[in-house]
Amino acid sequence: MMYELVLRAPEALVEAVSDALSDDLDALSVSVEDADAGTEAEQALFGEPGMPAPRPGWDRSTLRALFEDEAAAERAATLLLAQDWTEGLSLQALEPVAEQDWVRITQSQFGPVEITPSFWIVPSWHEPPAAAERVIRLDPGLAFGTGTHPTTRMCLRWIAAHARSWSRVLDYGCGSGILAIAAALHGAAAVDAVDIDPAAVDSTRANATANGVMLNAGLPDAAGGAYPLVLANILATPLKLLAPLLAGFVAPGGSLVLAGILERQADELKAAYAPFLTLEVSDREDGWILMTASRMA
Ligand SMILES: C[S@@+](CC[C@H](N)C(=O)[O-])C[C@H]1O[C@@H](n2cnc3c(N)ncnc32)[C@H](O)[C@@H]1O
Repeated sequence: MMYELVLRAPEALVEAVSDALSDDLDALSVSVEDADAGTEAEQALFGEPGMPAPRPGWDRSTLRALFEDEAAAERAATLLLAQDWTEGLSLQALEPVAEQDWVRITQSQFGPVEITPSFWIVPSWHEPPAAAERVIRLDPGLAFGTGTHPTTRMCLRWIAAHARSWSRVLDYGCGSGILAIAAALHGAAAVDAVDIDPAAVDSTRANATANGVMLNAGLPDAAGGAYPLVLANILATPLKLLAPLLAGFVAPGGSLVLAGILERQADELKAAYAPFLTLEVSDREDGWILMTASRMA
């Protein structure tokens, strides 16, 4: 049975204790909460979308670390509290967590995500909503892209709004393969999905199979030729570096759809793509923007 170790730590210790728990003491997961949450002393930590919060922790934080069994949790507590650098750290609880509950708690955080009233991303432990005509079955996993991030949602909305029988689609930086699968479900005849991370390529293949769609997933050199639709949800810096490559993949009459860009980065992106294509902001959500361009036929 899994055990949860609950510790109270002053701000200065939060990062070092979390690192020690996950790197040296075999914690399966570590979460940090404001120990004063729900009281007048509660503090909010704000960060730019997708960026770490400006401060690593609250004045007093509660750290919750999950362990495989009681012995591992006890060992971690004993070792941590015996260190001379952990003065101020205190043990709040060491208690069993029923595995069933842990799975249920994790699953309950991921419900179906509505992209349009008829297009939904649905975890395997949920039934699709009755109105869903197109559904991607996807569980939170190692690779990014479960439909819960604004950048992914904006790309999915664009695909749904522009659905057509694309002869070829390229998903560059495919992560879980969610955009590639969406393109296949919205009419693409052939889809190439590439990523620099081999784990993402594996995840894309598994998710495509689970959704009954055929994709050609691989490392970036699997992409080639011209595509009527090129999708890339990465981040502003790699998107700027990739400008000649990505623009070069867009077929005459084709579209380029870029995400992973913050509102204030719009001009940098426009400038980087200006020699090839004219980018415009075509959607925005939570500080993120979607930028698109078309190539003349
Ligand atoms: C933000 S995730 C997007 C995943 C998914 N396409 C989505 O929309 O949710 C970005 C992905 O791009 C990949 N990536 C980052 N830099 C890359 C590069 N230079 N070439 C190819 N893939 C890259 C990462 O490994 C990651 O899987």
